[in-house]
Amino acid sequence: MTDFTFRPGHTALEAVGLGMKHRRAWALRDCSFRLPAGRVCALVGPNGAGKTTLLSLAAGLRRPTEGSLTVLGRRPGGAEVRPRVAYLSQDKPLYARFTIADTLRMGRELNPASWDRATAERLVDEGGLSPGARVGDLSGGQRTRVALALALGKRPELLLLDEPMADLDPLSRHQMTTALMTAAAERAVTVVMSSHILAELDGICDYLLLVADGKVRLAGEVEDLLAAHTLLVGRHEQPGAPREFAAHTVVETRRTGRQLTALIRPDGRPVRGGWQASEPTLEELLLAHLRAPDAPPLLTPSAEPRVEGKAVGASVGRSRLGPAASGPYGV
Ligand SMILES: Nc1ncnc2c1ncn2[C@@H]1O[C@H](COP(=O)(O)OP(=O)(O)OP(=O)(O)O)[C@@H](O)[C@H]1O
Repeated sequence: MTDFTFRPGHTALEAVGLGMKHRRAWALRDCSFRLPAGRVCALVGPNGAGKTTLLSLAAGLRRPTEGSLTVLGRRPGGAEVRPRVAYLSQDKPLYARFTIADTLRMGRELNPASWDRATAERLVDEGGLSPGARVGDLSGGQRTRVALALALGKRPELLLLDEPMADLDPLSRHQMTTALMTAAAERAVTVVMSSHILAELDGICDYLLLVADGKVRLAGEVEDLLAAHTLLVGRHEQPGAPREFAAHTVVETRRTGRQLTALIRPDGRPVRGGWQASEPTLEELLLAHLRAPDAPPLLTPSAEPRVEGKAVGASVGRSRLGPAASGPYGV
């Protein structure tokens, strides 16, 4: 994991009671979380969960209907913060009539103080793209590569990526992942990356934000969220959940014949009975929470919003993390 990128005390994103209404329907409601700077954060959730809405609020393209969102401690989209943030939307808007060289020149002219020409040109070059090619003639994946080159060339402090890898081939994904990890490791860039491909996030992201139905369900360090859960497998033939689960928070139970598989948050005591217990993988954790949208939310201490250096307290369910997960979190 990329823990060496963590910058204690700095906050990349902080939402308190954040809500956003599109016409009459709420896309996000009562969202509170904090993303410490220097993290590589996976933004996960089902279709329509509110991921794009959250990213566009962070990019300053929309205004919240209620609550607040700060980006690098400031108002999103403000003059002070705009040069420090790069946003790559799902449709990757670029000028179709520009060549790739024109596009990178525009990146340099818009970001004269920070432009990283070598990184931008290397990303284009790795894709075998000719600088003279017109953007309008590129494939979807090739346009994504140019858009990512533009975003990384800006040398942002915060990179907001909405499904950046969706149309990339496996080699391009690998190259883009390497470029993102290098930026995170060398310059402590905070990355927020939405994706539906859970395997793609494992090993890249050290922080997780799971939203469903416009609400934050899980937020915090991947390691700590995994450690807070236990996957139990055992034989159980009676209807309903086993009695010995009652002392714990049950996220989800599933039955296959006589076998029961459960994801729980243990309350500290070991679970009685002959259950085979293991820590879930990231995919198991996410799938269980996606299947059980009504499970109680969990924020690790570093993900709880703070006001003037103090934890606000859980606007969503207070975490029940064990000693391994309650170490020295950011200020
Ligand atoms: N411009 C809009 N006008 C009206 N409703 C909208 C608009 N944009 C989004 N919504 C609604 O807001 C909710 C959240 O949408 P959003 O695009 O943020 O979800 P998402 O998590 O990014 O979904 P996906 O994974 O499918 O990209 C959805 O119910 C969607 O229908």
